[in-house]
This record gives sequence, C-alpha cells and structure tokens, in this order.
Amino acid sequence: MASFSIDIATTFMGLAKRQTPHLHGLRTAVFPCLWKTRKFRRPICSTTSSSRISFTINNSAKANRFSRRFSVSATSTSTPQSEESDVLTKVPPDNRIPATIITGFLGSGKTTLLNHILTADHGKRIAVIENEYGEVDIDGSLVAAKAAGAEEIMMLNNGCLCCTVRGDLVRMIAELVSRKKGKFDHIVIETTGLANPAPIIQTFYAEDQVFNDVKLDGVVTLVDSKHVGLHLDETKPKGVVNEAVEQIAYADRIIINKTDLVGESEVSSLIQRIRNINSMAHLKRTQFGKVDLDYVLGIGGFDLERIESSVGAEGSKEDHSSHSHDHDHHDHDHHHHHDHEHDHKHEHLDHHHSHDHTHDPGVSSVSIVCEGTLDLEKANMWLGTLLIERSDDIYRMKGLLSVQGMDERFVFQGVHDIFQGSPDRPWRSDEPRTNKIVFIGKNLDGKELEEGFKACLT
Ligand SMILES: Nc1nc2c(ncn2[C@@H]2O[C@H](COP(=O)(O)OP(=O)(O)OP(=O)(O)O)[C@@H](O)[C@H]2O)c(=O)[nH]1
Repeated sequence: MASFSIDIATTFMGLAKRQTPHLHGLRTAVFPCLWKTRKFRRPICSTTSSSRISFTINNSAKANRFSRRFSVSATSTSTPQSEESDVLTKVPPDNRIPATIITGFLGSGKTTLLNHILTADHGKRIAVIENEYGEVDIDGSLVAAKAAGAEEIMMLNNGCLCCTVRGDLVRMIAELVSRKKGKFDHIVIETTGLANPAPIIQTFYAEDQVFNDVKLDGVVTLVDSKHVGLHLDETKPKGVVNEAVEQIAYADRIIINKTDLVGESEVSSLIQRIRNINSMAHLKRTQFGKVDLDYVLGIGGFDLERIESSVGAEGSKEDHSSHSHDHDHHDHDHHHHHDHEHDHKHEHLDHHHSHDHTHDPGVSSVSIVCEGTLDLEKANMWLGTLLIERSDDIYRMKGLLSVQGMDERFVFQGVHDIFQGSPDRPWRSDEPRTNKIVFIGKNLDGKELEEGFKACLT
C-alpha cells in the first residue's frame, strides 16, 4: 500500500499541475497568503508510510480575502518501509495540546459551562483563554472566582476573537505554550457571544505558531433553548452573517441549555431546527451546562481518525445521559440523499427524511450516503472545483469514502477551503463499502451535490 500512497500523492500532484493557471498566485507576493501550505503531520500509526501534497489555488475573484488551499495527507498503514526508503517511515506521535472552542450566542451559558468544566473532577490541567468584547472583564472574574481548577486564565478583552484580536489569540497561544508547556493538558477558549467560529477554527490550521503545538479538538456550541429561536430568525443584511446560525453550523457538539425554561415541544422543534442546520453534530440537552466532561473535552471532532462518529448515515445524534426526558426522533428534517432516487418525504424505521431539495438561502446540511467506489482523481477535481466556486458557502465537510484500489477507508474533513484527507483503517470483509459525506453550508443544492459526487464513482 505504500506505493498506493504515492499514487494518491501523484494523482493530487497531477491535478495540481493541471490547474497551474490558478495555482501559484497566492504563493507569490501578489496576494497576502493567509493560508500557507503546510504539512499535515498527524500520524495514523507509528509504522506509517506517508506522503502529502498541499497546494494553493487562486480564485482571483476572492483572492483579496483568502487563498484557496487544498491539502491532502495520504497515509498508508499496510506496508512498513525499509530503512532506505525515501518515503517517511516513522512519524512521531501527535503530542500537540488539544484545544476546545466554546461558543454560543450571548447569554447561552458558555461561562456556566466553563465553570462546570473547571470545577469538575477530571484531573486535566486546563488553560483558559477568555474573550470578551468590553474593556471590563466580567466573565473573567466570574470564571476566576470559581476556577480553582484552571492552570491559567488569559483574557482577551479588546475585541472579538474572530476579527480584531485574532492575532492576539495566536500570540497568546504561543506565549502559553512557551511559558507553560508541560504544565497544562488542554486549552479551552471561550468566545464572545457574537463570534463567528470560522476564523477562529482557521487560526488552528493557518498559523504555524499555533498549528505546531496545538491541535483543534472540537467546537462546542451552547444554545439557549428559550431565546435562540429569535436569533436564528433574524434576517441579516446581505453579506452579514447570522452568528447564531454559524455557531450551530460549525459545532461538533451542541449543548441545548436552559431546558428548564421551555417545554418539551419547544425543545423538540428546536432540535429539529438545529438538525436542519447541522446534521452531524452530537446534541445534548442540559440545564446549567451540566454535561459529562468527555462530551466536551477530548472529542476528536477534528481528528480524521475519529470522524466516523459524526458522519453517521442517519444524521446527528442526540446523546442521552444524565437527563431523563421524553422525546422522539421522528421528524428531523435535514436533507439526506441516499442511493435510492425519489423526491417525496417518506418514513423508514424511526426516521423521517426530507428528500426534496431546497433553495432556501439559509444554512443547512446535506448528507450523501451511497455504496460504490470513488475515482480519486475525479473526486479531487470535483471537490477542487466545488471549493474554488463555493468555498465561502461550504462551511464544513466531513466524509468517509470508499476509494478505488484502496483497502482502507478514506476519511476527510474540510472547513471552507481547507481540506484534509487520509486513509484510515481497512474496510472489513463483511462491511459494505458505503460512502458517507456531509456538507454544511449556505445555499446548498443537495441534488447537485449528490449528482456531482456520484459522477465521481467508478
Ligand atoms: N435558567 C437557567 N439559567 C441558566 C442556565 N445556564 C445558564 N444560566 C444563566 O444564564 C445567564 C448567562 O449565563 P452565562 O454562562 O454567563 O452565559 P454566557 O454565554 O457566558 O454569556 P455571554 O458571555 O454574555 O455571552 C447566567 O445568569 C446563568 O446563571 C440554565 O440552564 N437555566
């Protein structure tokens, strides 16, 4: 399989060359390269052969904002390389410090959750980065007052992490690492209630100072069951993001908080609405942010090896734990595309899927589930083109793919124009080679995505 890794790399390299007219603009000084190419170095296992190609695609219409980056890690686990091999044979374990982003609209319960994390008995040494808009640090004192458990609390008070103080975040993480490396196990970042998580997520991939020492573990979004509907309903002027929607769209875990303030039917319809926006996050209902800590820390939401849990065929999971409640799973309504073709709503088992296609400009999820094997070159071309044209609208992608000629499952994930993929464990002999891919974004046309994807099957 080692040679296969190289084949994959060659394939991607070939495509990169073919797209040369678009490729190199951002690697020159013509445009500021906010998204430098980098090596994705997380190992699959210690005797891995690994090759990786990254390249940057310039979309001139949008180049003044972000470069297009499309990076692929091709890693095979099957054949160890000889000492002489020029393919990397031993990849060191990924010892980077995990970081969790806690987000959610104003007043949704972020600080309450943070205090719960800091005071719980988990044995983790946590460094906190707390971001507030105002000069006066209120949350910081609230956290600090309770936070016997925090190794360090750093405040960022002069603006919002997703915009003005993003550079400060980079410096703060670098400082934390240089000053206290080895003295803490996890970083928790609480954003302001008006933060758009995307630029914060991107910081973990775009900035060497962060990427080299810290890995993004997951995005946890708090939702105020009573008030979030108002914010989700808000119509923003063109070009202005609805933060409440974005925060849900980027989440790996969604905590539906303040359930004491609403009735069961309100929670159920809220869950339906949330699933419509993000069909791959896990959901949990709570009061005062009381969740098991392993629900929010160490979740591997951005870990390629653990991506499967979030691309389950039947959409987002509602986790049941400490709370007894009565609810059903019957009527969530995300856009879900199976092998079979039909455009009516139907029920099967205990799920009710909508197969009709929406042109609603809002944020939604599209899941594609189908058997078959993918021509990697076609898939690369399709995704590359899609991201050049639509990466502003495609917020998140995760997938588990069956690739032609490859014994392992191919896992990938993306955030806008960042894309990473690598082989994972081998397919089992009794396992259907089912492709699962989830898109979350704006103006998604499920039919078009499904057709595009299926055109890449062999
Ligand atoms: N009734 C009720 N109140 C809650 C719950 N969770 C948090 N609160 C209260 O809601 C208020 C806001 O909670 P915070 O944790 O400060 O919310 P936040 O998201 O950090 O707020 P900002 O930093 O302003 O965005 C506080 O008074 C909390 O005590 C809950 O489950 N039920």
